[in-house]
Amino acid sequence: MSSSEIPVIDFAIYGLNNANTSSANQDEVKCLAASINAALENIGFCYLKNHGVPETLLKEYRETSREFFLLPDEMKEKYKRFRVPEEYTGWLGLEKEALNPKRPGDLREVFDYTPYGNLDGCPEDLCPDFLRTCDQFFKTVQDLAMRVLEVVAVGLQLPEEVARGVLDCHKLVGQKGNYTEIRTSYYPPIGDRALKPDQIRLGEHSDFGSLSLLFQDDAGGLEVCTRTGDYIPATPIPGTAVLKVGQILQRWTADRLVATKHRILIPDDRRFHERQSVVMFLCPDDDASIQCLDGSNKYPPTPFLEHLFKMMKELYAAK
Ligand SMILES: O=C(O)CCC(=O)C(=O)O
Ligand SMILES: [Fe+2]
Repeated sequence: MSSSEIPVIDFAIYGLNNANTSSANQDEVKCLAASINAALENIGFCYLKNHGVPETLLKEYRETSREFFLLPDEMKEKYKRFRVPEEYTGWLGLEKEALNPKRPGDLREVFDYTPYGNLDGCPEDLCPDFLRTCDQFFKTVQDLAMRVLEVVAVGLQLPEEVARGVLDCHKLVGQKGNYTEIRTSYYPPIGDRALKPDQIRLGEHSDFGSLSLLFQDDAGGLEVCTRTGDYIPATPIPGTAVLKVGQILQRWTADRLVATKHRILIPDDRRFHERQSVVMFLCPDDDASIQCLDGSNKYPPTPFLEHLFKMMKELYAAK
């Protein structure tokens, strides 16, 4: 399998440039849903083009984030996130997470944001536009993520009330009681840095929530695990978002959709290049009970927050 097998799907009929999705042709929506879900069943990833998130907003979010990341660590310490689920907004420095706990810490810095987070955790004094940009990006991508979830629900061909139930589990996105966040990541140039054994930019993992929408820059390096266990590149394609299945959607669908592992290695040829990405992790409400939609009970019903706490405990155990 090669990266050309991660399909590029045209989302225009349900994208943000269509103000009224209820007027979309239902046959076209079903066709779109079938192609998205085929990709999500096969490899758990696809690219969406014509998603409608303005390029200017993406650029602004990357640039204001970069300004922050390039400040000295002593200044960023003030905005540190404490790595517990109750602390929603803030910065984590290099090697503070190991998404594959068997490896040393990941070589990236991140800044997490939710609209209701502890706002003192936002570096307004250092980068005045940061908060406004985060907020705008959150709201814009929240709209897109909910549209994507609607289409995925169509593709699952669920009875109407079951599909409605899945969407209704996301009523509190952007408010307390829902963990959905945006995360901006900065992978500094590796240069001549002495690496620890097995250290990479981002360890193998799958995302914890319902689904993720990722916007890469053009640096490359993201790799996705196929069903045969080989990693293939998810090469950046300008103007697209990468849609990924999260662990919750995998549990809900009793493994029909796969939360695929992904990672970022140390680049061989571009050691002096930095890399940036921005992502929304769409999550169900904290108290939503996640039970298999097919009634199979393949995974026992679990409140989302319980699942998240378990994953976070593992993530930070070694740090
Ligand atoms: O930086 C990337 O492209 C991937 C980020 C990612 O997978 C994550 O933060 O979970
Ligand atoms: Fe990820």
